[in-house]
Amino acid sequence: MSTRDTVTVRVPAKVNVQLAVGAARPDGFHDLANVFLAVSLYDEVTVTRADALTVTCSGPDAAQVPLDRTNLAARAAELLAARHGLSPDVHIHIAKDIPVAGGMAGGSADGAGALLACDALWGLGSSREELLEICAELGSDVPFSLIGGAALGTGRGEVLTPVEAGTFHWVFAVADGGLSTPAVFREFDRLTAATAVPAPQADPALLAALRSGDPDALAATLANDLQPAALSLRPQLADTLAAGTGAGALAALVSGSGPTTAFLVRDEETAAKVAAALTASTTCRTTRTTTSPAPGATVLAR
Ligand SMILES: C[C@](O)(CO)[C@H](O)COP(=O)(O)OP(=O)(O)OC[C@H]1O[C@@H](n2ccc(N)nc2=O)[C@H](O)[C@@H]1O
Ligand SMILES: Nc1ncnc2c1ncn2[C@@H]1O[C@H](COP(=O)(O)OP(=O)(O)OP(=O)(O)O)[C@@H](O)[C@H]1O
Repeated sequence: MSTRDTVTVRVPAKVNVQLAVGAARPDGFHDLANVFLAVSLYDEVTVTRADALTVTCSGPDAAQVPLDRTNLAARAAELLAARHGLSPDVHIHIAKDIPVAGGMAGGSADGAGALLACDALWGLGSSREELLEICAELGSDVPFSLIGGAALGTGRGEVLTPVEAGTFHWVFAVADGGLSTPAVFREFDRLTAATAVPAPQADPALLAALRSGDPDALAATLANDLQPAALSLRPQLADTLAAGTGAGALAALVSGSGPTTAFLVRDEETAAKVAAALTASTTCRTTRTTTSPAPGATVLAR
């Protein structure tokens, strides 16, 4: 067993540079061709030995984070402990920087982070495959939060194939209030009810653009099938998208299920300009500038 009493793991947010969505499956999920990119915006999850499983959270969005057993970090600790016949008695603290219910996989990041942190705290040495299996049980986005970088997700997004990616610069506009992921998928179903939804396919031109690190090529291929659904539920997001492209972003899209919007920019200077214009437009709550790809869940040496 490990002799450490506390372990901190840093976990990145994500943006989906391609999100191709198929028809609803009998189990209610949708098959995806989901090209994930981890960005340099992180939560930190600290686990400490304790007498009971408890969760606390700090950061500007902390009040919106559940502190009971529905928190994905608590569920991760419980699943890992149950597999090994251990009690999940840890205090989990989440230092939250990823917007809550923003389409950037914040809860998923905390699930993956708590899993890796508990594995280290309890000295289990689980293989990556074992951890990925638990991640998939926790949610469709959780496996990617563990591996980070860039990857194609198929199935409901949990079957991952890492892909190569050069460096890109992004600005994110964080909206007031969140959007529920199931509600956005339901709206997708409503909007596509009269059409034959094709099987989702990864776009080879987008994968080549990612590899090349050419922002113009990536800008021309960004695509999110959930964007019409997110815009239908939150029409004001169109104003945010227009404010960012008007200020010099190469392309703009809704991040995953939204309502965070993502702006691909050429370089750091343009990022600062676009972020300032978005703030001045008053069409968002706050902005964040990031780069990609970012590493996956990482134990911090402390
Ligand atoms: C929109 C994305 O963030 C893109 O990466 C993900 O597809 C959502 O992943 P997530 O938040 O981890 O979602 P889960 O916790 O697995 O599922 C929440 C709900 O979203 C819907 N859902 C999710 C993933 C998927 N492939 N099809 C779906 O229809 C289902 O209604 C599901 O009940
Ligand atoms: N650790 C957590 N942090 C934030 N929300 C959590 C957490 N655990 C559970 N939740 C619940 O999950 C809901 C969605 O939050 P989250 O921040 O993961 O959304 P999201 O970023 O849109 O997710 P995704 O991009 O994976 O669809 C929250 O409203 C909250 O009720």
